[in-house]
Amino acid sequence: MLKIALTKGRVEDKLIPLLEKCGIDCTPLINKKRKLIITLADQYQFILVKGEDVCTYLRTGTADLGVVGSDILAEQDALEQVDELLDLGTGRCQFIVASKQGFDWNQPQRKVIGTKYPEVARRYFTQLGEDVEIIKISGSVELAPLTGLADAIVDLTETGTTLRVNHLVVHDWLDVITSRLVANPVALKQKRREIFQLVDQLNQVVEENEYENI
Ligand SMILES: Nc1ncnc2c1ncn2[C@@H]1O[C@H](COP(=O)(O)OP(=O)(O)OP(=O)(O)O)[C@@H](O)[C@H]1O
Ligand SMILES: O=P(O)(O)OC[C@H]1O[C@H](OP(=O)(O)OP(=O)(O)O)[C@H](O)[C@@H]1O
Repeated sequence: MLKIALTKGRVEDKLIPLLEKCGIDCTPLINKKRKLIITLADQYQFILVKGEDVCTYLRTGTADLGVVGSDILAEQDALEQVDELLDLGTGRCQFIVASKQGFDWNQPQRKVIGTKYPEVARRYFTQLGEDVEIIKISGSVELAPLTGLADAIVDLTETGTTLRVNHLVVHDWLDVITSRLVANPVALKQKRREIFQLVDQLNQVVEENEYENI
């Protein structure tokens, strides 16, 4: 049995059609209600976790595989500890730096940045040689410049709706984010055959999806 730490929510929702295309019946996952451990095809045990916890499950050997956004991998600098096996191409969005329209980015004062991703923000401003104050926020990040909590934000955008309706403008576009299949390196050695059977199936579906999107 392969144990897979799956990010619940958006990442999970986008994985289901891929698994179905691999011929894996996802009905128990779709109808799970509040159940947090779901077995599919007598072969895969999905452990439903928050994205921030996926690498903890892998690092401790509690799970063999994980499905997580590359935003979380970037924030946790996690590729030192887990092996990335496949870019699933799903859950596509992008890191942005945004502020209120008219914000003066050349102002001399130390800027305050609100974000769910303090490490990503720190790396970005360090690269620019700019010393900023970073305030960690758990959600509704767009509120920070609107309420005066921060001058600008580092966050994700997908459709652009949240930025638009809150009258924020993009100052810079950073990495594109997609969901990734990652592995615990020990499991990769011990369960190589089972893991690569799933990787090969998913890879074929991902390639078909890419071909359809051309
Ligand atoms: N528009 C988007 N906004 C945020 N994350 C997105 C978006 N599109 C795809 N994603 C991916 O989905 C993941 C977040 O999923 P989701 O929003 O369901 O969980 P969450 O942010 O932890 O939300 P909550 O805290 O409300 O449960 C991100 O890590 C990212 O990889
Ligand atoms: O460009 P859009 O399609 O509007 O998507 C972007 C929004 O979605 C995410 O928030 P989420 O819905 O996860 O809520 P949160 O504020 O609780 O993190 C993200 O932090 C943005 O606020």
